Amino acid sequence: MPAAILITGVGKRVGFYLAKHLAQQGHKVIGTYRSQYPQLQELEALGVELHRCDFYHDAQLDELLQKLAQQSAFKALIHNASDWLPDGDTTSALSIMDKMMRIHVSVPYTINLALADQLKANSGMADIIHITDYVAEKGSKKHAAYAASKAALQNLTLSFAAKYAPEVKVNSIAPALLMFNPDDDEHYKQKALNKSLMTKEGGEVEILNAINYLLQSHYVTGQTLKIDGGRHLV
Ligand SMILES: NC(=O)C1=CN([C@@H]2O[C@H](COP(=O)(O)OP(=O)(O)OC[C@H]3O[C@@H](n4cnc5c(N)ncnc54)[C@H](OP(=O)(O)O)[C@@H]3O)[C@@H](O)[C@H]2O)C=CC1
Ligand SMILES: Nc1nc2c(c(=O)[nH]1)N=C([C@H](O)[C@@H](O)CO)CN2
Repeated sequence: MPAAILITGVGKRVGFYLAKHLAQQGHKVIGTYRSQYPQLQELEALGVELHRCDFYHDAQLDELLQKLAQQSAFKALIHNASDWLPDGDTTSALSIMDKMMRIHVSVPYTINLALADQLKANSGMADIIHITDYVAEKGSKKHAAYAASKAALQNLTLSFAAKYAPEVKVNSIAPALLMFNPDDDEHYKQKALNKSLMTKEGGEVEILNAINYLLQSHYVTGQTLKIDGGRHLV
């Protein structure tokens, strides 16, 4: 059984793109998804093993971990699944922070611990990759809970890099503007584009390129690859 790459959140956008292209590169890909999308059939046709799991539900995460235990080895875990929730009013504050910490911190933490032996069973070095966000270091006025959770995920990179070395490398990829959402209006888009030196969306390919760089490295660990279009200089 070949060592697999686990990618969370493969139903759409970046996660879908990563699962498709890594499968086309010949990797055995296992993907998790929450909502059903017709394009998931495209991943199945490429041999991607799909598991439905809403990470907000304990029972579904437990069931996923039982299924993943059948995989003898993992060459990489890519924690992409994410919920970009804006801060709400005081009535929803605890719920929003709980959800953000759950999806961006507790779930990656739990999966990293559960699959440790299978990462170390990989014939070569293995990788854990946390997809964080530029705002982990800057904060966000409108997505404070989201930003705090991504900062916590970035900190998990440091701990797991020390904990799992030398068999497993652990790194973050911190994007800024990768791709807009369908409901983003022109005013919002122009404002976002003006926040970076490159004044364009990076696109999913930038994350794939960063992942391929990390997968081929034998030395980089505990680092954050900043894919931010120069936003930190604006
Ligand atoms: N797009 C951008 O410009 C930027 C993205 N990033 C980061 O890059 C990564 C990919 O971004 P993008 O593709 O835009 O993200 P999206 O928000 O478009 O997709 C995130 C994926 O995670 C899944 N997900 C959300 N909540 C849960 C849950 N409770 N259980 C299981 N799955 C869940 C979603 O499923 P469902 O379809 O059911 O909602 C979706 O498939 C994310 O980590 C994001 O934070 C960082 C900076 C910029
Ligand atoms: N899970 C998600 N996280 C983020 C998204 C997204 O669509 N889903 N989008 C962004 C934006 O690109 C923001 O960086 C600028 O508009 C950030 N995180």
